[in-house]
Amino acid sequence: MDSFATSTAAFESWLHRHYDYISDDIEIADLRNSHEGRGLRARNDIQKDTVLFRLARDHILNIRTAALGKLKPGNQEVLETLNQWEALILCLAYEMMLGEESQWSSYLAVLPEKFNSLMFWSSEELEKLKPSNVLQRIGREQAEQMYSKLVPEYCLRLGSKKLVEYLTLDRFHVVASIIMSYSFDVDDPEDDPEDDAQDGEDEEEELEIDQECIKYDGYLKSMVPLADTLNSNTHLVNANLSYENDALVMTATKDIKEGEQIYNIYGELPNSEILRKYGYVELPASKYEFAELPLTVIKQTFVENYLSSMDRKIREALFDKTAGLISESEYLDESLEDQDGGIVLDAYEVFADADVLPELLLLVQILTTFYESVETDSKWAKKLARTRSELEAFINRCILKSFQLVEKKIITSKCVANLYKCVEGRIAQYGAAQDYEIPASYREFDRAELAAIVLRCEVNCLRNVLNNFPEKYERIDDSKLLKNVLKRKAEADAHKHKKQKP
Ligand SMILES: C[S@@+](CC[C@H](N)C(=O)[O-])C[C@H]1O[C@@H](n2cnc3c(N)ncnc32)[C@H](O)[C@@H]1O
Repeated sequence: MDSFATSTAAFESWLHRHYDYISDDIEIADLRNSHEGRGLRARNDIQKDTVLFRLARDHILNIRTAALGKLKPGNQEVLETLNQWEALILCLAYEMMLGEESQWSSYLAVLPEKFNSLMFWSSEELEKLKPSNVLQRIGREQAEQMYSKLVPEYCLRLGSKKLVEYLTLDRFHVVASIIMSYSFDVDDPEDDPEDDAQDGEDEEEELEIDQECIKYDGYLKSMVPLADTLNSNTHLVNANLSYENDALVMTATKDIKEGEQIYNIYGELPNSEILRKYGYVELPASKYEFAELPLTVIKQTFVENYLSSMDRKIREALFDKTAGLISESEYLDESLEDQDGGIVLDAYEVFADADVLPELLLLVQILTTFYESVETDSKWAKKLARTRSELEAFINRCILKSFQLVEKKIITSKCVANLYKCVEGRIAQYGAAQDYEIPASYREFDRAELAAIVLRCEVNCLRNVLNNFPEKYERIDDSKLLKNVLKRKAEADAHKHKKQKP
C-alpha cells in the first residue's frame, strides 16, 4: 500500500468508528489516474433517493466542536465575534497543529497540501488569465489583512501562544484554501431567532462588533468529513447533502450505476470560478459558464463611436458624468425596487445561453438613446458636456423613455448594434485565446492550459451573444424613440424659456 492508500484506509476506519451510517454501496476511490484525487464511487447499483451516509452534527468540525473553542472559558464567545472564515481558519489550523493529538487527525491526513487554486499561482501564471475578471477575485490582499488581524492577537486571546508560531502566512494560505475548497455552510442548530431578537444593541457594543460576525449568521462554516470527499461535476451531479435537526444526510438524487462516481455540485459556477476556488476545470465547459463585460469596455465603445469631433478627454469625461447620473437616477431607484445597486455596475455577466443581464440592456439602451441624440447636434453636445444641470435633465429623459421600452422587452436596432460592438470590443481583448481549442478529454493540464480553457469558455459565451442573442427582445427602429426624446427636450426648453420671462 502506498501512503495515499494507507491514509485512505485509516480515514475509512475512522469514519466507520465515528459516523452513524455509511452505506455499503459506496467506497472511497483512488481517482489519481483521472486527476481527481480521492472521490466517492458506487460499489453496487444505487437507486435514486437512497441515503448514502448520515453524519451526526457533533462529528463535523466547526467552532462548536473544535478543540480551540474549548481550550479556555470564553473562547466560544471570542470565536463568535469573528466572521466565519476567520474562526474556522483558526480552529482548523489549531487541529492541524495538534497533529496526532487532534480527534480529527485521520481526517486531516487526507486533506491536500498542494493546491492549483489561483491563490497559489505566480504572477506570471496569473498573467495568462488576462483579461478574465476572475483576476479581481483572488483576494490575496484581503487574506493578508485577515492574517494580520488574527495573528498574533486572536491566537493569544484564545490562549494559544503555540498557534502564533505555527500559523505562518504560508500556512494561513494553505488552511484558508482547504476551507475554500472543502467546507460547507451548515445551518446552526443552536441559532435561535428569538435570541437574536433579544440581543440588543448594547450587547453588540460590548463585544465591539463592527462587521459581520458568526453570532448573527444563523449558519456555521464547517468541515464535513466524507461529504467533502465527493468531487463535483455540474453536468453529472447525482447526490445532495441535506441538513436534518441532528444530522447531515447525503442522498442520491439519481439512479447511480455500479462503478460510477458520485458527484456533488460545489455551486452553479463557471470554469473561471471553479479554477479560482478548486483548481480544476470542467470539459468542455461548466454548465454555468458566463463571461463578464466590464464597464470600461462599454465606455471605450461609446467614446470611440460617438462625437468624434470632440477631444477624447472631453468624451471620456462626458461618459463618466453620464454614467454617474444614470447610477444616481431617482427614477430608476424607484422603478427598479429589487435592484439595490442600480444599473451601472463594474461588470455585467454574459451567460452561456446568450442572455445578458437586464441591467446591461437597459444601460446600453439609455446610452444609445443619449448618444444618438447628442450626435445630431455637436454644439449642443459640447454644451451638455459643460453644463451639468442640462445634462442631467436630458439624461433623465433618456432614462425614462428607454426604461419604458426595455420594460416591455423592446429595444432599438442601434442598441443591439452597440451591444454587439461592446461584446466585440471585449472579445478583442482576449487576443490569441479566442482561437484556443478546448481539449476533448482530460489529461494533466499545466496552468497555461487551464488558463486557456477558462478564457476560451468566456469567449464562447461572448460569441454566443453575437450569434444567438435571445429573440425574446423585440427590436424596433431608433427614429421614433429619438424623435420622442428630442421633442420632449425641445418642449422643456421652451417651457423653461417662457418661465424665465417676467
Ligand atoms: C472537496 S474536495 C473533493 C475531494 C478531493 N478530490 C480529495 O481528494 O480530497 C475538492 C477538490 O477535489 C478536486 N476536484 C473536485 N471535483 C473535481 C473534478 N470534477 N475534477 C478534478 N478535480 C476535482 C479539486 O482538487 C478540488 O479542490
